[in-house]
Amino acid sequence: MTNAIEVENLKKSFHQFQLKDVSFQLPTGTIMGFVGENGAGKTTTIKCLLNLLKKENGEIKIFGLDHTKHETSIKQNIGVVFDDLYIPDTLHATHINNILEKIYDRWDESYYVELLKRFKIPFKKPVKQLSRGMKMKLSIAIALSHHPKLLILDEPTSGLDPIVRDEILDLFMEFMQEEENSILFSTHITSDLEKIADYITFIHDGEIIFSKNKDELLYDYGIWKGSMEQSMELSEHAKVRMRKNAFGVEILVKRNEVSSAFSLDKPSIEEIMLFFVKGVRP
Ligand SMILES: Nc1ncnc2c1ncn2[C@@H]1O[C@H](COP(=O)(O)OP(=O)(O)OP(=O)(O)O)[C@@H](O)[C@H]1O
Repeated sequence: MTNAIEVENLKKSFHQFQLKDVSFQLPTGTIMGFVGENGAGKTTTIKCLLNLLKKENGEIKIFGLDHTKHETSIKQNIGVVFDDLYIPDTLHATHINNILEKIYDRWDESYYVELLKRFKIPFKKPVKQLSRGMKMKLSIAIALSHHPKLLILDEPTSGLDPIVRDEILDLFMEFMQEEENSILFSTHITSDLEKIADYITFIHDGEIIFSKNKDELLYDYGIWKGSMEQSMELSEHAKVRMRKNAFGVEILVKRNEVSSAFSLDKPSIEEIMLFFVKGVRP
């Protein structure tokens, strides 16, 4: 299987923050959810991928090519959505078409118009008069209209109501009908990922905690609940993270290290994240 994105030992430092040897691969034809709390390093990683920030160390390949040496050709094949629309707010959708058709070799005006109509985005309203949801949809229409092979989305559904979010997720699923297409999707809304992601990469304080197939991830872990005393019966190898609550303890365990005599709850992606961020090593 080829990879749409390969990141190897990526380093980037700011005054009080570092990306520490970030490594992950996004297989072609799949959707990866990139999750982590505020300030974990998601946007910094994405900006390094796009060479909007200069990396200090490491290797980044997109479509198997070095991301700086082949930046121009790579960018013809990437659609990017940030959580805000970074275009002058006096422009309207038609102006944007006139600009982007000169930039992208494969800009498809009729597809852009189709998406604007589908999303009910007015053609002649300046960007500053659009609601947040409309701006986001416009941003997604822009990202898709040159028929990219890779979408890089930084919080594309944040601040949107569930109906708009659902429409947008549907559009991403449509995009994935092409076998060669891939998506890297950073979000706080992990329920969106439960619906559409194939892989989950979790970053915490600049470090990748795991990058795994979603189904394996949800299968590999279980949540055990009981008293501290009862928890002594679990194998030490099984225990990953522990959280105390008013009734006792909750332990994130490796399912294959726990005897079937114990009953385990199925975790959500959000619960797994919370265990890694807030839990302690038992
Ligand atoms: N240009 C910069 N100069 C200094 N520090 C920065 C800069 N950009 C980001 N940071 C810091 O790097 C850390 C990671 O920020 P980043 O935006 O990558 O996080 P994030 O995971 O995308 O968070 P959020 O979910 O809130 O968008 C934060 O502590 C942030 O303050």
